Amino acid sequence: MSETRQPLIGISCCTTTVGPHPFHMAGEKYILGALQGAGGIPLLIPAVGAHIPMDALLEQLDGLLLTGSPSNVEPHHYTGPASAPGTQHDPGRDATTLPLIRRAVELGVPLLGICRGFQEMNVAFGGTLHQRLNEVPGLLEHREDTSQPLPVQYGPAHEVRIEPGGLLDRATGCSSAMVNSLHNQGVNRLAPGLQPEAVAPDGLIEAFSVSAASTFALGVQWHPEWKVMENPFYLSIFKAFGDACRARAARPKRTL
Ligand SMILES: N[C@@H](CCC(=O)NCCCC(=O)O)C(=O)O
Repeated sequence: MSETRQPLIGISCCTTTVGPHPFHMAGEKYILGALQGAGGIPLLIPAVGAHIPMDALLEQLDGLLLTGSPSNVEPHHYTGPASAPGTQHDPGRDATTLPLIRRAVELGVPLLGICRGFQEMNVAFGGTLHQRLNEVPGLLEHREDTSQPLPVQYGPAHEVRIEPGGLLDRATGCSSAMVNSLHNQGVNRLAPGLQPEAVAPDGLIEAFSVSAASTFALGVQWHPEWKVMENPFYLSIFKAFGDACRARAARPKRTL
Protein backbone atom coordinates (compact mmCIF):
# COMPACT_ATOMS: atom_id res chain seq x y z
CA MET A 1 0.00 0.00 0.00
CA SER A 2 1.48 3.40 -0.96
CA GLU A 3 1.68 6.26 1.54
CA THR A 4 -0.35 9.41 0.88
CA ARG A 5 1.93 11.94 -0.76
CA GLN A 6 2.35 15.47 0.58
CA PRO A 7 -0.35 17.68 -0.92
CA LEU A 8 0.54 20.26 -3.55
CA ILE A 9 -0.91 23.64 -2.52
CA GLY A 10 -1.20 26.41 -5.10
CA ILE A 11 -0.63 29.93 -3.79
CA SER A 12 -1.94 32.99 -5.63
CA CYS A 13 0.66 35.57 -6.62
CA CYS A 14 0.50 39.35 -6.95
CA THR A 15 2.18 41.22 -9.77
CA THR A 16 4.87 43.74 -8.97
CA THR A 17 7.86 45.31 -10.65
CA VAL A 18 11.47 44.94 -9.63
CA GLY A 19 13.51 47.54 -11.44
CA PRO A 20 12.05 47.61 -14.96
CA HIS A 21 10.82 44.00 -14.89
CA PRO A 22 7.41 42.57 -14.01
CA PHE A 23 7.51 39.86 -11.30
CA HIS A 24 4.96 37.53 -9.72
CA MET A 25 5.33 37.11 -6.00
CA ALA A 26 3.75 35.78 -2.83
CA GLY A 27 4.57 36.71 0.76
CA GLU A 28 6.73 34.30 2.73
CA LYS A 29 4.16 33.96 5.53
CA TYR A 30 1.69 32.39 3.08
CA ILE A 31 4.36 30.01 1.77
CA LEU A 32 5.21 29.00 5.36
CA GLY A 33 1.50 28.65 6.17
CA ALA A 34 1.08 26.15 3.32
CA LEU A 35 4.32 24.37 4.23
CA GLN A 36 4.24 24.25 8.03
CA GLY A 37 0.60 24.97 8.93
CA ALA A 38 -1.05 22.82 6.27
CA GLY A 39 1.86 20.40 5.73
CA GLY A 40 1.84 20.88 1.97
CA ILE A 41 4.27 21.60 -0.82
CA PRO A 42 3.77 25.23 -1.91
CA LEU A 43 3.49 26.03 -5.61
CA LEU A 44 3.27 29.68 -6.62
CA ILE A 45 0.65 30.44 -9.26
CA PRO A 46 1.64 33.39 -11.45
CA ALA A 47 -0.99 36.07 -12.04
CA VAL A 48 -1.13 35.54 -15.79
CA GLY A 49 -4.89 35.18 -16.12
CA ALA A 50 -6.20 33.11 -19.03
CA HIS A 51 -2.66 32.13 -20.07
CA ILE A 52 -2.75 29.49 -17.36
CA PRO A 53 -4.53 26.26 -18.32
CA MET A 54 -6.82 26.27 -15.28
CA ASP A 55 -8.25 22.77 -15.45
CA ALA A 56 -4.83 21.21 -16.00
CA LEU A 57 -3.43 23.19 -13.06
CA LEU A 58 -6.32 22.35 -10.73
CA GLU A 59 -6.12 18.68 -11.67
CA GLN A 60 -2.56 18.68 -10.27
CA LEU A 61 -3.34 20.76 -7.18
CA ASP A 62 -4.62 19.39 -3.88
CA GLY A 63 -5.42 22.80 -2.42
CA LEU A 64 -5.54 26.48 -3.28
CA LEU A 65 -4.43 29.24 -0.90
CA LEU A 66 -5.55 32.78 -1.80
CA THR A 67 -3.23 35.34 -0.27
CA GLY A 68 -3.76 38.83 1.09
CA SER A 69 -2.47 41.88 -0.74
CA PRO A 70 -2.30 45.66 -0.41
CA SER A 71 -4.09 45.84 -3.78
CA ASN A 72 -7.87 45.88 -4.09
CA VAL A 73 -10.12 43.88 -6.42
CA GLU A 74 -11.10 46.14 -9.34
CA PRO A 75 -14.67 47.27 -8.64
CA HIS A 76 -15.95 46.52 -12.16
CA HIS A 77 -15.87 42.85 -11.10
CA TYR A 78 -18.73 43.58 -8.68
CA THR A 79 -20.28 46.56 -10.48
CA GLY A 80 -19.01 48.87 -7.73
CA PRO A 81 -18.23 52.57 -8.23
CA ALA A 82 -14.76 53.47 -9.52
CA SER A 83 -12.00 53.26 -6.91
CA ALA A 84 -10.63 56.42 -5.31
CA PRO A 85 -7.67 57.90 -7.22
CA GLY A 86 -4.42 56.22 -6.24
CA THR A 87 -6.02 52.88 -5.28
CA GLN A 88 -3.68 49.96 -5.92
CA HIS A 89 -5.13 47.38 -8.32
CA ASP A 90 -3.78 44.14 -9.78
CA PRO A 91 -5.78 43.23 -12.91
CA GLY A 92 -3.53 40.24 -13.62
CA ARG A 93 -4.29 38.81 -10.21
CA ASP A 94 -8.05 39.44 -10.58
CA ALA A 95 -7.99 37.73 -13.99
CA THR A 96 -6.32 34.70 -12.42
CA THR A 97 -7.98 34.25 -9.04
CA LEU A 98 -11.63 35.02 -9.84
CA PRO A 99 -12.06 32.24 -12.44
CA LEU A 100 -9.70 29.94 -10.51
CA ILE A 101 -11.85 30.18 -7.37
CA ARG A 102 -15.05 29.26 -9.24
CA ARG A 103 -13.40 26.34 -11.02
CA ALA A 104 -11.63 25.10 -7.87
CA VAL A 105 -14.97 24.77 -6.11
CA GLU A 106 -16.51 23.02 -9.13
CA LEU A 107 -13.62 20.54 -9.23
CA GLY A 108 -13.56 19.91 -5.47
CA VAL A 109 -10.17 21.53 -4.76
CA PRO A 110 -9.92 22.66 -1.09
CA LEU A 111 -9.77 26.43 -0.78
CA LEU A 112 -8.55 28.82 1.91
CA GLY A 113 -8.94 32.54 1.15
CA ILE A 114 -7.21 35.12 3.31
CA CYS A 115 -7.98 38.86 3.43
CA ARG A 116 -7.86 39.90 -0.27
CA GLY A 117 -8.37 36.22 -1.04
CA PHE A 118 -11.51 36.20 1.13
CA GLN A 119 -12.76 39.31 -0.69
CA GLU A 120 -12.01 37.65 -4.03
CA MET A 121 -14.11 34.64 -3.04
CA ASN A 122 -17.07 36.90 -2.28
CA VAL A 123 -16.67 38.73 -5.61
CA ALA A 124 -16.12 35.50 -7.57
CA PHE A 125 -19.52 34.23 -6.45
CA GLY A 126 -21.39 37.49 -7.09
CA GLY A 127 -21.05 39.47 -3.85
CA THR A 128 -20.00 43.11 -3.41
CA LEU A 129 -17.40 44.89 -1.28
CA HIS A 130 -17.31 47.99 0.86
CA GLN A 131 -14.45 49.95 -0.66
CA ARG A 132 -13.56 52.03 2.41
CA LEU A 133 -14.71 50.52 5.69
CA ASN A 134 -13.47 53.57 7.59
CA GLU A 135 -16.22 55.60 5.87
CA VAL A 136 -19.04 53.18 6.74
CA PRO A 137 -20.95 54.45 9.80
CA GLY A 138 -20.92 52.14 12.81
CA LEU A 139 -17.96 50.01 11.81
CA LEU A 140 -14.82 49.53 13.87
CA GLU A 141 -11.39 50.57 12.63
CA HIS A 142 -10.24 47.49 10.68
CA ARG A 143 -6.95 48.94 9.43
CA GLU A 144 -3.55 48.28 10.95
CA ASP A 145 -1.44 51.11 12.38
CA THR A 146 1.36 51.15 9.83
CA SER A 147 3.56 53.26 12.13
CA GLN A 148 3.85 50.23 14.45
CA PRO A 149 6.24 47.29 14.07
CA LEU A 150 4.83 44.23 12.23
CA PRO A 151 4.21 42.12 15.39
CA VAL A 152 1.96 44.93 16.67
CA GLN A 153 0.22 45.34 13.30
CA TYR A 154 -0.53 41.60 13.26
CA GLY A 155 -1.44 41.46 16.96
CA PRO A 156 -4.97 40.71 18.20
CA ALA A 157 -7.29 43.55 17.14
CA HIS A 158 -10.85 42.40 17.81
CA GLU A 159 -12.95 39.39 18.61
CA VAL A 160 -14.94 37.33 16.14
CA ARG A 161 -18.00 35.30 17.10
CA ILE A 162 -17.98 31.95 15.37
CA GLU A 163 -21.20 30.44 14.04
CA PRO A 164 -22.05 27.31 16.06
CA GLY A 165 -21.94 24.10 14.04
CA GLY A 166 -20.29 25.71 11.01
CA LEU A 167 -17.09 24.76 9.19
CA LEU A 168 -14.96 27.14 11.26
CA ASP A 169 -16.45 25.89 14.52
CA ARG A 170 -15.75 22.28 13.48
CA ALA A 171 -12.22 23.16 12.36
CA THR A 172 -11.21 25.10 15.46
CA GLY A 173 -13.56 24.02 18.25
CA CYS A 174 -13.84 27.71 19.23
CA SER A 175 -17.00 29.74 19.74
CA SER A 176 -15.06 33.02 19.59
CA ALA A 177 -11.47 34.14 19.06
CA MET A 178 -9.29 37.23 18.92
CA VAL A 179 -7.99 37.99 15.42
CA ASN A 180 -5.69 40.51 13.75
CA SER A 181 -7.13 43.06 11.34
CA LEU A 182 -5.26 44.62 8.39
CA HIS A 183 -7.80 45.67 5.77
CA ASN A 184 -10.04 48.53 4.72
CA GLN A 185 -12.34 46.65 2.33
CA GLY A 186 -14.87 44.09 3.44
CA VAL A 187 -18.00 42.19 2.58
CA ASN A 188 -20.94 44.43 1.72
CA ARG A 189 -23.41 42.04 0.08
CA LEU A 190 -22.51 38.42 0.76
CA ALA A 191 -22.57 36.34 -2.44
CA PRO A 192 -25.36 33.79 -2.88
CA GLY A 193 -24.18 30.40 -1.72
CA LEU A 194 -21.76 31.71 0.91
CA GLN A 195 -22.46 30.88 4.54
CA PRO A 196 -21.30 33.30 7.29
CA GLU A 197 -18.87 31.56 9.65
CA ALA A 198 -17.65 34.43 11.85
CA VAL A 199 -18.74 37.99 12.57
CA ALA A 200 -16.91 40.97 14.13
CA PRO A 201 -18.52 42.92 17.00
CA ASP A 202 -19.63 45.60 14.49
CA GLY A 203 -21.51 43.00 12.42
CA LEU A 204 -18.96 42.77 9.58
CA ILE A 205 -18.72 39.25 8.15
CA GLU A 206 -15.19 38.03 8.87
CA ALA A 207 -15.38 34.45 7.62
CA PHE A 208 -17.60 32.41 5.31
CA SER A 209 -17.72 28.98 3.75
CA VAL A 210 -19.01 27.91 0.33
CA SER A 211 -22.25 26.00 0.92
CA ALA A 212 -22.10 23.98 -2.31
CA ALA A 213 -18.46 22.95 -1.94
CA SER A 214 -17.82 19.23 -1.68
CA THR A 215 -14.72 19.90 0.45
CA PHE A 216 -13.14 22.54 2.72
CA ALA A 217 -13.79 26.00 1.22
CA LEU A 218 -13.33 28.81 3.73
CA GLY A 219 -12.53 32.50 3.50
CA VAL A 220 -11.30 34.56 6.45
CA GLN A 221 -10.81 38.30 6.60
CA TRP A 222 -7.97 38.08 9.14
CA HIS A 223 -4.46 36.64 8.71
CA PRO A 224 -4.13 33.15 10.21
CA GLU A 225 -0.84 32.70 8.35
CA TRP A 226 0.84 35.21 10.70
CA LYS A 227 3.19 33.17 12.96
CA VAL A 228 0.86 30.25 12.31
CA MET A 229 2.82 27.75 14.40
CA GLU A 230 2.55 29.96 17.49
CA ASN A 231 -1.21 30.55 17.47
CA PRO A 232 -3.36 27.44 18.12
CA PHE A 233 -6.51 29.05 16.66
CA TYR A 234 -4.76 30.08 13.44
CA LEU A 235 -3.00 26.73 13.24
CA SER A 236 -6.26 24.79 13.54
CA ILE A 237 -7.54 26.57 10.41
CA PHE A 238 -4.44 25.60 8.42
CA LYS A 239 -4.55 22.05 9.80
CA ALA A 240 -8.18 21.60 8.71
CA PHE A 241 -7.27 22.97 5.27
CA GLY A 242 -4.24 20.64 5.16
CA ASP A 243 -6.40 17.63 6.11
CA ALA A 244 -8.73 18.38 3.19
CA CYS A 245 -5.71 18.76 0.88
CA ARG A 246 -4.33 15.41 2.08
CA ALA A 247 -7.68 13.76 1.40
CA ARG A 248 -7.56 15.06 -2.18
CA ALA A 249 -3.91 14.03 -2.53
CA ALA A 250 -4.94 10.48 -1.70
CA ARG A 251 -7.15 10.26 -4.80
CA PRO A 252 -5.81 8.67 -7.98
CA LYS A 253 -4.25 11.47 -10.02
CA ARG A 254 -4.30 11.89 -13.79
CA THR A 255 -0.98 12.56 -15.46
CA LEU A 256 -0.74 15.69 -17.58
N1 LIG B 1 -6.48 45.50 0.04
C1 LIG B 1 -7.52 44.81 0.74
C2 LIG B 1 -7.00 43.51 1.33
C3 LIG B 1 -6.07 43.73 2.48
C4 LIG B 1 -5.02 42.64 2.63
O1 LIG B 1 -5.12 41.56 2.09
N2 LIG B 1 -3.96 42.99 3.36
C5 LIG B 1 -2.78 42.17 3.50
C6 LIG B 1 -1.58 42.94 3.09
C7 LIG B 1 -0.30 42.28 3.49
C8 LIG B 1 -0.11 40.95 2.88
O2 LIG B 1 0.21 40.85 1.71
O3 LIG B 1 -0.29 39.95 3.56
C9 LIG B 1 -8.12 45.69 1.83
O4 LIG B 1 -7.55 46.73 2.15
O5 LIG B 1 -9.16 45.31 2.38
